[in-house]
Amino acid sequence: MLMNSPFQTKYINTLKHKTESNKVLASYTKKVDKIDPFAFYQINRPPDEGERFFWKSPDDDMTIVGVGLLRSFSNSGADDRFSRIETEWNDILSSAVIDNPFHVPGTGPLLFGGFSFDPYSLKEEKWQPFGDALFYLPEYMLTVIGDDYYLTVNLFESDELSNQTNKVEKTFDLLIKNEEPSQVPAPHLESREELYVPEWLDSVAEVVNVLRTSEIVKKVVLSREMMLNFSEPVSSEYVLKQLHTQQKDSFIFLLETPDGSFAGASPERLVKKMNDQVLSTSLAGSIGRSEDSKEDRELGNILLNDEKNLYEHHLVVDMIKKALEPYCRELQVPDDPVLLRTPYIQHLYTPVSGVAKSGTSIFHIVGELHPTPALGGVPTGQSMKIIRDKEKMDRGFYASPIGWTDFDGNGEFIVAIRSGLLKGKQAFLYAGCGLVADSDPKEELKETGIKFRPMLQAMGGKSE
Ligand SMILES: C=C(O[C@H]1C=CC=C(C(=O)O)[C@@H]1O)C(=O)O
Ligand SMILES: [Mg+2]
Repeated sequence: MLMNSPFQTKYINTLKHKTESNKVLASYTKKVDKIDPFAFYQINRPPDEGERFFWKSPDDDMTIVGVGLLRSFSNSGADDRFSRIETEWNDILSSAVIDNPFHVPGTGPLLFGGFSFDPYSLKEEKWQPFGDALFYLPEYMLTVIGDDYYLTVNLFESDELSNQTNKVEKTFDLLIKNEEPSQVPAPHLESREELYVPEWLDSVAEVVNVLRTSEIVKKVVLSREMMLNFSEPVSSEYVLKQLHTQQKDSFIFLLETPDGSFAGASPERLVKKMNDQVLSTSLAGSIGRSEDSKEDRELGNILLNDEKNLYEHHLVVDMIKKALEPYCRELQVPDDPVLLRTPYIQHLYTPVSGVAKSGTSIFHIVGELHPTPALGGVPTGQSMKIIRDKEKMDRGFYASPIGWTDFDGNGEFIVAIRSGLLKGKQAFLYAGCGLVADSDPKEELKETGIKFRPMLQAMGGKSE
């Protein structure tokens, strides 16, 4: 039934406009009655896989769902990838006609997407659709903030404005049909394999040795990969729904391409910018959880007082502070971290907030912050070289900035950890850990094992 939604015809008809980048953007935003975000995501499913996205911040603060692709922004290359996306976006906005009386962050024309972790790393075929930057300007977008629902329709202006207005009104009518989300069957997991574990343990030992002897390198985050095989292609809708139900305290994200989807449930914000208010967070240092609440609290206390984890964490706070200083006034950094708990793991957490100096965009901040030592290391340059040398894999979008920015320059980016690439009958999950001189390879293996669990559970895998 859903396969024949009227949107499908429209989607096919509008595909031909996708590459017409020199046209004027027209964007209309309207407040609507309640729409289930999943139903919106599902009903507007393109014929095969398409270019949808889904974003939800913790505690249902904000949900943004984009369907249909008006234009994608992509590039491959190195350090200017942040500013290249920003320039292209600003070009489109400079001539855009925007009808949005609300000016609520996350409504109106908005770009959703992300960057690869490391443009200089070796490239694997499976990440090819994502490149080093991939952003979508959707045709249709639902934004949910509390009890308020906003629909945005974006299109490139045609010569006949009256036709266009009709088209927009009809589209709103089509989109606001409120349907219940349909059930998607669970995928059947045939096998799973943690890749190159003995080699990874050797690499960890080697890196720890460097950290013990080097005067310069203080921290390196090494990650590893798990491969899952299913008996049929995995539905990104299924995984999304599971993550949404199971990981309430995390950011849920999904970026779909015609050749694979990247999804996850990350507890780690890179930066949020609302007007000139900037919030970044340091999340690093980890310990497991216990079903027994007393034991769980004890574990939390151990973490709050553990020197190895405090050092691992402190290096991240320090870097974020230094990176934000040139761009922000009134930086506030608490002296000590607090705990942030998700279902399987607890972390040390320190918020870093400030007021952006004028002319500072969210892309500047993302470019300055990425990679923080929660994903890369200290110092950045050397640790990235060690990661390239020791991991010998393409992280793709894992551990990279993913998020949104709207036409007013507000936005939020997280680091895409607790994540995986869904590709046909396979999925590739990633998990990393911050190594410092005091790290024990076996403990780090265990920690990464816990970090696979949110994705594993969402994909029907047993997570011991
Ligand atoms: C790199 C990951 O986690 C980072 C974020 C929080 C805690 C971390 C840690 O304690 O090692 C990592 O720095 C991951 O989940 O893949
Ligand atoms: Mg750690």
